[in-house]
Amino acid sequence: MTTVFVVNSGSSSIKWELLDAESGSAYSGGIVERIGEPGGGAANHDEGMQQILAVLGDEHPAVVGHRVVHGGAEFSEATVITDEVEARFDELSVLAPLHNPENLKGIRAARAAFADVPHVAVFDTAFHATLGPAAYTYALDATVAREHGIRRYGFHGTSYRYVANKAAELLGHELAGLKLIVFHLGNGASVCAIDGGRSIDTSMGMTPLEGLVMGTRSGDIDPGVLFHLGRAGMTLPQLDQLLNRGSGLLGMTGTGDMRDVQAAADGGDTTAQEALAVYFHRLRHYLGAYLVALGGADAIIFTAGVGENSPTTRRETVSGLGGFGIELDVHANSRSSSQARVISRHDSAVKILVIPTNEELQIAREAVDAAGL
Ligand SMILES: Nc1ncnc2c1ncn2[C@@H]1O[C@H](COP(=O)(O)OP(=O)(O)O)[C@@H](O)[C@H]1O
Ligand SMILES: CC(=O)OP(=O)(O)O
Ligand SMILES: [Mg+2]
Repeated sequence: MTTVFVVNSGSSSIKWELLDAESGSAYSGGIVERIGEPGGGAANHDEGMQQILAVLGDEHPAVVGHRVVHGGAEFSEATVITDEVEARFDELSVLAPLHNPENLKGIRAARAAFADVPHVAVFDTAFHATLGPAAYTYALDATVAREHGIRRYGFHGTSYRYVANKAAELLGHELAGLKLIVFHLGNGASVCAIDGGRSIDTSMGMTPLEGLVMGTRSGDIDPGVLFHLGRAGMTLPQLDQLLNRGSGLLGMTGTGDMRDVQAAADGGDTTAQEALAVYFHRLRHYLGAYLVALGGADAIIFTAGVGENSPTTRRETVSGLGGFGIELDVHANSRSSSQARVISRHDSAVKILVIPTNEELQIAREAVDAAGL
């Protein structure tokens, strides 16, 4: 038994779990929310971490695993955190301003609290280290791109690694022989084409802003829009705020929560209906692209908050694709469950799966391995 303390320190919350890396069973866990807000769970990340430590009491983990969103080109696998490594994260914050600075606060507080055990960083970007140059290169001036480290990285890799292995189990095949398209649809959302366990393309890019429509992020837009708004007087911080926090479902409808948008659409709200149409259109765009990138798929997989719980989203993504061997079982799709399951018809050439992700367990396993325990 190896007890691991997993910390996912985000912009306004710290999610944590204490679990056994071998069995996967969680002993305890929780979330300190709305950090820094009036009436929130804590004044700052340090205070939040102190609260969590108080809940942990006498528990003493063998290793601490930290989610770090951006590992840049340098970190392609889980890494034991030293002072030097921590200093490098500071520099990477520029690449993921929404995520990395908060990850780092969690690391600092936890390293101070558990000074005598190894701390391991597990990166969202690491799974995509297998992307080839054609997939990761932006067609920019090569000198500018090199000088500023501009390329695509991809995110949600910890979730993709976990889900891909689960899919292989569920399908009863070796991962090495499978072509998978995985939709990770949470607040942040992306999709990944996985060939034999290797990421060959993914919708997020240099930052977690590219690709799908998200809760508050626009995903793909014509970069010319930014020049247009800049000429109209918007500043860089305003544009950043607009695309990262004020767009997506929130920007189009006033709420970034898929449950609320669906409820409004079901109630006849045309703004919500149109926003969902945009969201689904983008999902289908990437489904088509990745079917071709892989040369066909063995399975299409849905995971994270929306992917696991929204039958409408799954149906809208794959409907009308019988000609591609993609046949949803509408009854299986509608049934709610927290289990990994098949939701395609028996005669569907391409299997459709729902697999609840477990980033905490994946982080715990990788932390144990990297620490050599
Ligand atoms: N039953 C449901 N139907 C539709 N959407 C849901 C349902 N349950 C959760 N969601 C959506 O899942 C999203 C949050 O996903 P989650 O993976 O928890 O996000 P994150 O970890 O990125 O914060 C929210 O948009 C939420 O509305
Ligand atoms: C990378 C990313 O978008 O993460 P999250 O979904 O947690 O915002
Ligand atoms: Mg998530």
